[in-house]
Amino acid sequence: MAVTVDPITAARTAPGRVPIARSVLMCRPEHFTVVYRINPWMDPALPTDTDLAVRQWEMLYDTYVGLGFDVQLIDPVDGLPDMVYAANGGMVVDGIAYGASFTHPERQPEGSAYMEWFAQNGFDVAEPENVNEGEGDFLLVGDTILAGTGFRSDSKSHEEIARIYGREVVTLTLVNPSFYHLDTAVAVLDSATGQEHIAYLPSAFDEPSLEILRARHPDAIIVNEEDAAVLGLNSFSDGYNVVIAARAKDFERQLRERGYNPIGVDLSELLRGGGGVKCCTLELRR
Ligand SMILES: CN(C)C(=N)NCCC[C@H](N)C(=O)O
Repeated sequence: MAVTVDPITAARTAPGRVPIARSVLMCRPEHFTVVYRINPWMDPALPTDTDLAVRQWEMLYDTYVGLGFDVQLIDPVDGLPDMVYAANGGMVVDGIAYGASFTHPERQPEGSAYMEWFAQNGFDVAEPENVNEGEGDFLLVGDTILAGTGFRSDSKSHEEIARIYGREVVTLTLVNPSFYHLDTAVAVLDSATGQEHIAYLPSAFDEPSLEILRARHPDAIIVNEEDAAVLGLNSFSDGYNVVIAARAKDFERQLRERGYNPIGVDLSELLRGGGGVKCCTLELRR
């Protein structure tokens, strides 16, 4: 069932919060299953329900279409069950797609599959020299890229994206293996320059990184452990509508208080691979 929200009407109801329709890349989880364990959420001993994963993913797809997003699709590849987590396939800013180079051998073939798609769809592809997992660890906030390290992306990739995009890159170190990508611990709510607004989970970071977050984002929403534990921060915002895990109730309340329109979706089956809303969503910035 599609969720239909008229973005123009919605914006009128929330002064200051302006939705900007996004262009995103997604990958239908036709081959989703959990057959290896590369993060604490995954347990190959438990059976997965691929049809349920597809149905839940379709709710997310329909939600984006209802919000007026341009949703592009990459063909899923048999044998690459994590390909549904499109956010890890690269980072795309200014029409330049910086390819992913995955940490774990199980996911490495995804890098070239995504780079081929970028090249075939009119993006300039920057082949990566360093290990990185795309938007899983890189988040554009205003003109700055927040970049995660500690579990997956090598900090050398942070220098690489600074050169490629000519933007400030701020390194943040993750310390909790359950929050192994930056997009499990930080949500970008408003990425417009001058309006930057984020939410984050303090315990996911080392102390120097926390100081950076506090100094740069004093007005951030602080998300509690309970909501983070359902990957509530792994959300996608157009500046007004914020698509989040339906179970992240306190985050939902805080978003409403701050003038956003939270939209809950249930991706419980995909959570068993260690991913949520944002993981399934790669933003294409032309
Ligand atoms: C929010 N997260 C974590 C992501 N951006 N991606 C999910 C990747 C899941 C995959 N099984 C893995 O462990 O790589």
